[in-house]
Amino acid sequence: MSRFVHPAGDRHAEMLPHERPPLAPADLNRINPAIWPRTSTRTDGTLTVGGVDVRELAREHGTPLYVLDEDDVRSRMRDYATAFAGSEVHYAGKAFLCREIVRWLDDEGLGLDVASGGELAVALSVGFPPERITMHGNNKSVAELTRALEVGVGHVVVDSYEEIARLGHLAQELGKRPKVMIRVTTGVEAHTHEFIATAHDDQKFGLSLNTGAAAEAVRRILALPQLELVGLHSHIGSQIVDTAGFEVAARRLTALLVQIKEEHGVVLPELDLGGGYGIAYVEGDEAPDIKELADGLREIVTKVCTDAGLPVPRLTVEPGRTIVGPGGITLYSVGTVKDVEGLRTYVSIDGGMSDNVRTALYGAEYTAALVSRESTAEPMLSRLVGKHCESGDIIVRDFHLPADLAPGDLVAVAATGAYCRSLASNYNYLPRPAVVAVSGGKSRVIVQGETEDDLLRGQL
Ligand SMILES: Cc1ncc(COP(=O)(O)O)c(C=O)c1O
Ligand SMILES: N[C@@H](CCCC[NH3+])C(=O)O
Repeated sequence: MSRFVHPAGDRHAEMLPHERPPLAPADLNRINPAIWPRTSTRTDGTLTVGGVDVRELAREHGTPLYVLDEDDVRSRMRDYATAFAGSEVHYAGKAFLCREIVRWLDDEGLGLDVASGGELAVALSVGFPPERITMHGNNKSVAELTRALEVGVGHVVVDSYEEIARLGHLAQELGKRPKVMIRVTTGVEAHTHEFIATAHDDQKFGLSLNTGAAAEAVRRILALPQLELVGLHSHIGSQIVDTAGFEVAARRLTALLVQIKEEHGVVLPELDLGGGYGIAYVEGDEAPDIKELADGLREIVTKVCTDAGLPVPRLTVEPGRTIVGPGGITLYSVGTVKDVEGLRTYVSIDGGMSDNVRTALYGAEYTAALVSRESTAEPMLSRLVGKHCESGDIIVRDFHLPADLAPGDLVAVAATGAYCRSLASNYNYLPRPAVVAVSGGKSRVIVQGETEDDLLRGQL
């Protein structure tokens, strides 16, 4: 039987649900501020986010509904800007990107990472300054690179020898000299789910430090005068809570900077240390402290460079999940409640793996609660499932809801701001839900929900 794996290490993996500590009805009403959006409050069992009662949100916008606490997200952007003052913070748009998020980034003075031409188009469509954009991807097309060069993105992070040649060719053709970084595979073992670990050699991203591919990439880029090699990049994976891996990667990347100076006499002025910092999804999860992380990384890079007589490079970090994840919740309406005698109760909601595939994909864990009324009923062991034709269509695998849960009740899943809407699909022709931003007692749609017309568009 496969083991249920949580990206952050599943502390309940070996524990059967009935072996876990007993819960009281009051436990089900608790809103842990480390997991729910910063402005969440709970009165008489009803959840309010950004000053808006979730029942009102469901009435006005329907369910399923992604709700984003604007103050939470903006405050996290500011926390990063403060912690990494003097460095660059580039939000990783893959976590969740839409025009409104780009406006918030611009307001808060952050940069942006894009991983495709589509993400680039979203940013450019609202006039985000291209020089604050970094272009990523392990297989950027000629069209994507051409657009990036034409608009003048700040950096292109190259990921393969082919890409170096392709970019060199295009830069020459277009008469451009892009700033380039090399994505270095540092060999760090990231403690996270296999699918989102990216620093070991046997995966598709980057050029390996161990095999010498990174050093060869340096030689190839330096041989092309139309490319300006400005730095090195590392991203070791995602949802990582143990900060040791980031520090090892920073040390190895900085050592390569020193080696490049020794071999080529070239001092690269920039280091991009990627993102990947974890957030709390369930009780007991611990998220790294951003300020401590920033101080630790700066200290390592400064020490290695100073010891080697190198100027300290400008640092960039690329957080995604930690900026938008905790401020998002998904609201669902309960449709059916099915008790499977002696096992558990299956609570089916009106969305599922099409709006949150993370449980099916990574065995992710979530916190969820009844949020539309007070209940003093006993906790019942539940599994929150979607409406798709897959038995793996699970949102929350094992948790407790009050035993009087009934169709029409609203259930919210916490910490869904990252990698839920951005990974959403139309499986079974379900329309993707709207995203509403809430702040100061008001809600506004920032991404429209899809309609049946949207689903039929493009069908011949
Ligand atoms: C290159 C790069 N930078 C940044 C990120 C952002 O990661 P996270 O959302 O885990 O902070 C990712 C995704 O893991 C990535 O691939
Ligand atoms: N999609 C992953 C994160 C991938 C990060 C992309 N580099 C998740 O939901 O955890």
